[in-house]
Amino acid sequence: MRAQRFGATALRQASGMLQTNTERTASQIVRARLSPHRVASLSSSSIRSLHSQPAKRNGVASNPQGEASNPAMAFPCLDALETRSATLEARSLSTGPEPAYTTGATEVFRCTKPLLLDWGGVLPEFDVAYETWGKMNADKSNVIILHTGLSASSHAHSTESNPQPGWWEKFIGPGGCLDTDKYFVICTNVLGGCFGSTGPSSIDPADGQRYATRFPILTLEDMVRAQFRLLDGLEVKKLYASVGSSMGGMQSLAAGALIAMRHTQRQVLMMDPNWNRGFYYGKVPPHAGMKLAREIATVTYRSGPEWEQRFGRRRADSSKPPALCPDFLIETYLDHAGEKFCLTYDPNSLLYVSKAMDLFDLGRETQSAAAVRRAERAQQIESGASPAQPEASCSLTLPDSPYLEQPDAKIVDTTTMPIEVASRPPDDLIAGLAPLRDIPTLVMGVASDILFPAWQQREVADSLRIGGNMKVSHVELSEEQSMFGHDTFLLDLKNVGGSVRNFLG
Ligand SMILES: CC(=O)SCCNC(=O)CCNC(=O)[C@H](O)C(C)(C)COP(=O)(O)OP(=O)(O)OC[C@H]1O[C@@H](n2cnc3c(N)ncnc32)[C@H](O)[C@@H]1OP(=O)(O)O
Repeated sequence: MRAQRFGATALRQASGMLQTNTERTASQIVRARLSPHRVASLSSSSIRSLHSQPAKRNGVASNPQGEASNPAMAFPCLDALETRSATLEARSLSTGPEPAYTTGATEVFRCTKPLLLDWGGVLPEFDVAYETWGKMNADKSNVIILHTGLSASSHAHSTESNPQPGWWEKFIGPGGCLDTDKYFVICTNVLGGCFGSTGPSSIDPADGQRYATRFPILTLEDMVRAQFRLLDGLEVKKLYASVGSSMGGMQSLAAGALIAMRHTQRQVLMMDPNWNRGFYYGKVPPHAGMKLAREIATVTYRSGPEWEQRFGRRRADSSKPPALCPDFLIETYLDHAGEKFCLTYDPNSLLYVSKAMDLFDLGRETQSAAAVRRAERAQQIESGASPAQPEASCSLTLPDSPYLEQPDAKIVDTTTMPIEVASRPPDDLIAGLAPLRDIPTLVMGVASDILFPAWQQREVADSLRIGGNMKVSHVELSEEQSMFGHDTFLLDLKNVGGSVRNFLG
């Protein structure tokens, strides 16, 4: 299964710049609480009713007072969730809606020209929140667009109006890896996000209500198209470079198993009753589902070797008896990661953006099919005919008999082929990446990354080269160089930042 195609990448055009024509995809709850005593007496009374003569069972004398054999456990982790639900409910009843998902002041570009999305949806108008660093030169030839990971805002670096450190604080600045003495760096909050750009928590101008899950399915190309509208608005015709890691790289192949990891995060979130099919605005948001989703995600962001070294099998407090709530240091770490995140990002944005990542495929077939759908929809709208709406709900219903494995018919048995033929990337990917033939490209992979594995970055570099790109730089960081897994792009200033700086020149 192919979904993402790039991990950490930076694209630069040698003599010219990347075209930014908008029509061109750049390549790219308060519940009554049961006290422990109440739980104990409930279970012991049920035992009594089953054994009306409770003198001795299995050689163990039963307690005439009806006490359980062992005390009930305490669940501070569940108490904390219930307390948060109660606080949120009280707040939503008094002061209004869910947490404000904002990371501070940004510029906002408003586009009033409708945006047709790859899967048939339409946004009649939309906002793109963005921040910039450095100065645009007179001929607007020094512009670098920086793409974010899934849950990041446009705040990659501190600004005068928002002095909080950004997510790439150390990588951007005068003389830095993205050198603001030379370049004008723009970072946007993605379409579908919740930090100022239009997303599920935004108001649908058609009826004045929040989109919630009436927000259309998105693709990464839709996000890029929205960014290009911003560039049009700034009259930037060409980019000096496009830089991004992780989802921002939009350039990684996802193995089926990793799509499954994002699926699990979405399902955990959607199973939280507070999610309410997406219509939770003004009510208690699905914070428990968000917390669990982030814990699953965190497992994919780092690496086993790093956690072995940092936490091993050590418990948070070995003087206390083991508990079912977070107990091992790795458990308290994951719990903390979920806790920190659960109210800072809009749950619906997580669903849409995560799905867009799974849908991402730079293979030619997928790109062509999207182009055909978009052209048909544009034609419908232009002709004034009432456009056929994309299916309002998921058309995929559970079949009478279970889905069966459907091996990819295009996958051929490579066991008898010479290695160089067997390891050749799929032709569809080579063709899909061919438009980057003349664009110098840096592809970076990290051996400890289980989310966007290093072999996929090798495949991208190989595809580019086979497609005729003579200026492909491929850097792979070994486990000795980085144990930070996927988050290497956030943490490794020397290797990641250094490679980007060298590449940009
Ligand atoms: C898929 C995509 O497209 S992009 C995905 C990109 N990745 C992310 O979004 C990951 C987000 N992670 C972050 O933002 C991290 O904070 C990073 C990567 C910036 C920094 O990582 P690090 O410096 O290694 O911090 P680390 O992950 O250890 O977390 C430190 C926090 O954990 C806490 N902590 C550390 N160990 C434990 C433990 N055993 N138990 C409980 N808490 C712990 C620390 O006290 C600290 O708390 P604080 O953040 O409230 O101050």
